[in-house]
Amino acid sequence: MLDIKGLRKNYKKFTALKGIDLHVDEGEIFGFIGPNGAGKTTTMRIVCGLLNPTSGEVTINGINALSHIREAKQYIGYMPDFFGVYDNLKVTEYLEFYASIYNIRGSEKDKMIADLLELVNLTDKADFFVDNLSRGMKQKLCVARCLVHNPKLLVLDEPLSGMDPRARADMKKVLYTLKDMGKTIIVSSHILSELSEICTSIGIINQGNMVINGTVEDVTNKVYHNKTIEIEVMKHPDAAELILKEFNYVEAVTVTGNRIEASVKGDDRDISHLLRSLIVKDIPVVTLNKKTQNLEDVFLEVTKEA
Ligand SMILES: Nc1ncnc2c1ncn2[C@@H]1O[C@H](COP(=O)(O)OP(=O)(O)OP(=O)(O)O)[C@@H](O)[C@H]1O
Repeated sequence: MLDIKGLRKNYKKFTALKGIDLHVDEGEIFGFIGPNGAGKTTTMRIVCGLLNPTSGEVTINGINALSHIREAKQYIGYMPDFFGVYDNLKVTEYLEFYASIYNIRGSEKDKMIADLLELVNLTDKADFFVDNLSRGMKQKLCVARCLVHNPKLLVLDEPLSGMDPRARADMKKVLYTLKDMGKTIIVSSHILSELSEICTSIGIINQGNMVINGTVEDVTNKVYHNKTIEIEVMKHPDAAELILKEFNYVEAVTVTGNRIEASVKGDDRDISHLLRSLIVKDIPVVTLNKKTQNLEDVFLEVTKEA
């Protein structure tokens, strides 16, 4: 659905993007993550045809989005990272305004607005003034507005920012529904944990470089080549340590009371082999856990200053 190759952007002498490559398949929720100033908004604005790159290629649904901006734009719904001021405009009027831009009128427009408000759970706010909505509601309304022309690709800049946990959960539900409807979604954040559970893949950008991308599992594995396992035994932790150290893919073992932590450079089959070896040698194993690497740690690792 989206292909970006060698994307560069200079703002005068400052290089904000240093050659970004990115591929997002149809139906994905791609989490675009990076610290403040990393280049997320710049990339998103270029993808949406709102900013010209210095060089590089952007292809959307097979269309060269830089030379055919108007054509590409029909496939894109863009939510910026700010919400304007809408004096004396009601929720329905706000969506009617965007519908009129796309020449959607009459009963088709009325049905579309009713459907969109239902989708983002704002039906009961249809007659509210936009400026009186909460921040979370405004952000959901903004997502509804992006959907007016039924785009295939949604580019959402920080849609979860500043929301309380309830509003965030609501927004995540909306994103899941959109995925189920077959939309491809690119969603940015500087808070990895906000996105990790809803994204099918993620990319981490830092100082204008795409540092790493892939599925959450791929990214974790790329950063942490070793897996950490935690084993609890009823007794004989020292014997267990000696057994584990016999394996050349066990790189470090630490024992604290009856708990053993081992760093393993192997796959799940190797871990299962370790467990079997302990049991065969009569070590009373109570539990064995593969420690899940915290994605926040991955983020800090790949964005730390060189
Ligand atoms: N119009 C501009 N002129 C000069 N520099 C700019 C301009 N827009 C952005 N920049 C710089 O480009 C870099 C990337 O900015 P960008 O807004 O793309 O980052 P971001 O990852 O979206 O950050 P944030 O999470 O804070 O929104 C920053 O250093 C920013 O100061």
